[in-house]
Amino acid sequence: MIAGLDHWRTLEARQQPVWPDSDAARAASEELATLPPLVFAGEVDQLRDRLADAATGHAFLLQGGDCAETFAGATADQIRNRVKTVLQMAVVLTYGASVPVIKMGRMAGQFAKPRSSDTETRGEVTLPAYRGDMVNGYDFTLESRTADPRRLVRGYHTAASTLNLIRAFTQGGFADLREVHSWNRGFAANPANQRYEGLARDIDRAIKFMEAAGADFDELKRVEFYASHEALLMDYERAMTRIDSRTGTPYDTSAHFVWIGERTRQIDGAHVDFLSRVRNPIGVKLGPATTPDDMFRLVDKLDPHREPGRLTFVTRMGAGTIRDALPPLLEAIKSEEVSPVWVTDPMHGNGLTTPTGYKTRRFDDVVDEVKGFFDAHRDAGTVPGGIHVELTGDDVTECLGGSEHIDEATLATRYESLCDPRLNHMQSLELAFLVAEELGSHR
Ligand SMILES: O=C[C@H](O)[C@H](O)COP(=O)(O)O
Ligand SMILES: C=C(OP(=O)(O)O)C(=O)O
Ligand SMILES: [Mn+2]
Repeated sequence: MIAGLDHWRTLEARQQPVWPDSDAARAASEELATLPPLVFAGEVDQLRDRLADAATGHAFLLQGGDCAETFAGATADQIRNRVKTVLQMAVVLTYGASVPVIKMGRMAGQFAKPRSSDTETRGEVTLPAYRGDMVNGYDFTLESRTADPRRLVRGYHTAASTLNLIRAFTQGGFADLREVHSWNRGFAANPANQRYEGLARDIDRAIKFMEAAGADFDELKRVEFYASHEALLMDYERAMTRIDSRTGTPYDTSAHFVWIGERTRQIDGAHVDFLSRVRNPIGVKLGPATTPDDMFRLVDKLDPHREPGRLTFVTRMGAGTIRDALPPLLEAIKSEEVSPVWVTDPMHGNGLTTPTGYKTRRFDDVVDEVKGFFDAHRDAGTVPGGIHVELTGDDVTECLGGSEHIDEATLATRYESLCDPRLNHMQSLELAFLVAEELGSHR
């Protein structure tokens, strides 16, 4: 046992499944602890350096993927479409920001969900809530909704095969800049996206200029792509934590970057304690009720040495709230010797449920929160360091609006998410073009 790494066991860990068979849960954790790490500590260090650049405005983070990945959704097509969407967005953002874009998936481990309620009721029947494929099944039967720790091991293997394909796509030629740009040209050529044609043309010209100037496009066929998820299930994250042979320090090798959710960021809770002890760059979600005092306590606990790139704050305030809730945090932090990466999650403060029962979000609210985020940073003189979105590369109908004008009646046609509504491929690209415009005007 490694000193301190198990201290969380004495603290309250919220949002954990109740495993009916504790022996089976222990066996699953023990098995996980024998399996190879999913990421290498050297890659994690590299990401920390990249995030240090995002904190000072010399890079910009794009973090995106499903709310809840599923085992069934870990297919070649779906993984490719998500990677493709992130790559396409990244090219547009790179142009807008004129700095490198750090590409990160909510992928290869985003299998566990915190829930508002422990149970779900349909008609006369009440069952445990769905908590993600690494905990239980979505089917509404007692058998499926009962937490099964063997799912932890299946989650590991699904993460491994997802990451394997991500590495193949991003290292094997699929990420070629000219190819990715040609996909974006297709997007902008759609009459619905006429508004973005000008920016697409500017990028086109920039690439032609690079070509003429002799840029080595072979060098631009490979991109760094990082994996991230919410570190929610203590049984998984603890078992995946290993001592790095180079430095003798612990790394959570389940992903390059892990974050603590809004519901589990209690300063004296298990998640904050455990993640304070691993070397990975760590995110914390901050909702609209966060006070400067909450924020400073998190900084002191998670980043006591004020290490560049160590800490990312992901604000998820809501479009109607961000302009009031974010400025006091930014003003307070300015006076301190600490510069976290500030990232906007414009999704989780903007949920609504339609009369027909669909969880959805309005594209316009998402855009408005992003604008409020940039405005707040501009006013405070702090650095907007990135964007965190729930998205898919597929043509789903889960969020309202966008250039395809998805309305409430359309939601039912392809609503596939098992948890929160995601931007579809077109909405994601549209958001990237809008954020690129903001970045262009911010810098
Ligand atoms: O992804 C986020 C949370 O799990 C989700 O918003 C909670 O949703 P619920 O209120 O349906 O439990
Ligand atoms: C649960 C999530 O977010 P939050 O913790 O901000 O509610 C999420 O990112 O899916
Ligand atoms: Mn979510």
